[in-house]
Amino acid sequence: MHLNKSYCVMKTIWNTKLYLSCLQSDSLLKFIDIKKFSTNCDNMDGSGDKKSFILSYEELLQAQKNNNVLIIDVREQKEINETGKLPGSIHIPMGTVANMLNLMDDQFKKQFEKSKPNKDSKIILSCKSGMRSAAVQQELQKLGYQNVYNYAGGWSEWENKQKC
Ligand SMILES: O=S(=O)([O-])[S-]
Repeated sequence: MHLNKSYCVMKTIWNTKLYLSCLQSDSLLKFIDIKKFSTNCDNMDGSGDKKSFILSYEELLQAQKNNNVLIIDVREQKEINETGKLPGSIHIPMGTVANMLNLMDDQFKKQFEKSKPNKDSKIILSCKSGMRSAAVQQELQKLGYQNVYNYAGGWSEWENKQKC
């Protein structure tokens, strides 16, 4: 499926109840190419090179050791109850990420025990399989966050890698 068509699907179902139930369906996941849907930007680092905003498992492992990086698990509470959140992450369900980033610095710190990111901070988003995190990535980029990455493998990849 081509990017434009995928994007239409996301737009159509964005912010509706159908959105989450559709995204949980394997058929839709097969239908949408997450890597195409995630954002890559030209020249975002000023070097003229294409910069990828898709994060690999290996890069995630590095980021988990870095206190300056904010990792947000955007899955729903029910999913977190079942699996626990991604290690090193804070949990903010996808529908409330933008609102939480609007909290005052001290409120954010109190609630999440992490410093609130600014527009240049490195933020990594993760969900189950990369779709919802890609949608939140686009939302935050539109709000001016310059350094937002999608861990496209999500919890599914993380869990599988832990078994190896
Ligand atoms: O949205 S999802 O990739 O977590 S199923």
